[in-house]
Amino acid sequence: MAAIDVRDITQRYRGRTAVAGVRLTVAEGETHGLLGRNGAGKTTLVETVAGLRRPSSGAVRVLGLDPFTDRDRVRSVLGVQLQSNDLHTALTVAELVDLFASFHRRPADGDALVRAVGLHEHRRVRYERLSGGQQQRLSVVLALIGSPRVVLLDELTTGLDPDARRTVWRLIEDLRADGVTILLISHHMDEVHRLCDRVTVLDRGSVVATGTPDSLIADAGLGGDHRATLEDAFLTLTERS
Ligand SMILES: Nc1ncnc2c1ncn2[C@@H]1O[C@H](COP(=O)(O)OP(=O)(O)OP(=O)(O)O)[C@@H](O)[C@H]1O
Repeated sequence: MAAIDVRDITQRYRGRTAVAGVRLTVAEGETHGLLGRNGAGKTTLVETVAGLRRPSSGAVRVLGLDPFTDRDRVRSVLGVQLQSNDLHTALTVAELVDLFASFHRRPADGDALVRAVGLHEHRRVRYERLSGGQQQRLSVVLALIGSPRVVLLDELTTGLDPDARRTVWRLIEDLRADGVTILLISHHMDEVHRLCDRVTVLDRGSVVATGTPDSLIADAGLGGDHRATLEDAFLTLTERS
């Protein structure tokens, strides 16, 4: 059984098609990158996988469950980190971690996660007083606090300094080593090449390529150029004529 099975999803916003007939499967334990230009439909797709949007047509399964109709069971296996966090709150880092942990039957070790993203010294700081990058790091902790088997991460390292980026990468590598399935949206091609087993490229709501990072480089006709990067392949696959 695939950990994430997206079957011909179409998503429309008031008549405008944001995602058009997308198929995507992510195997258990796989780290899968989702690439696409701004507005390609990545967040819409991830929100649909998270059960936050009902697809206009098609179906989604997460470990065999429908995330829209089976929310409670999906919540116990799925961790979600979205681009926008609207936690305008006076709660501290430690209080938020404890609060989110209380939503789960088998929470992870919150202290260890806070330490892993380098927020330990900020445990007593209110969320609203954290910098943007620190808030972002906390959102990763909150996505992982339920010990999820499947994790959706939307631009998790955007806004992080280079050191914090590497810290979060190590966390992702640890999750991967533990067999957690990860769907990772990113505009950072170095990050995707390093972390992902396979990649799907979306363009204007449709899948234009799926494969390993190296196979995408080869399929873009750049295999003969040993300096060609995933970014070169991405630009070739999504170029506008
Ligand atoms: N709530 C909404 N109502 C109407 N249109 C929307 C809504 N959310 C997104 N869209 C449109 O759907 C399309 C896909 O948007 P989406 O946010 O999924 O793209 P994205 O690939 O995540 O982009 P980015 O890289 O900028 O985050 C865009 O044309 C966007 O304008």
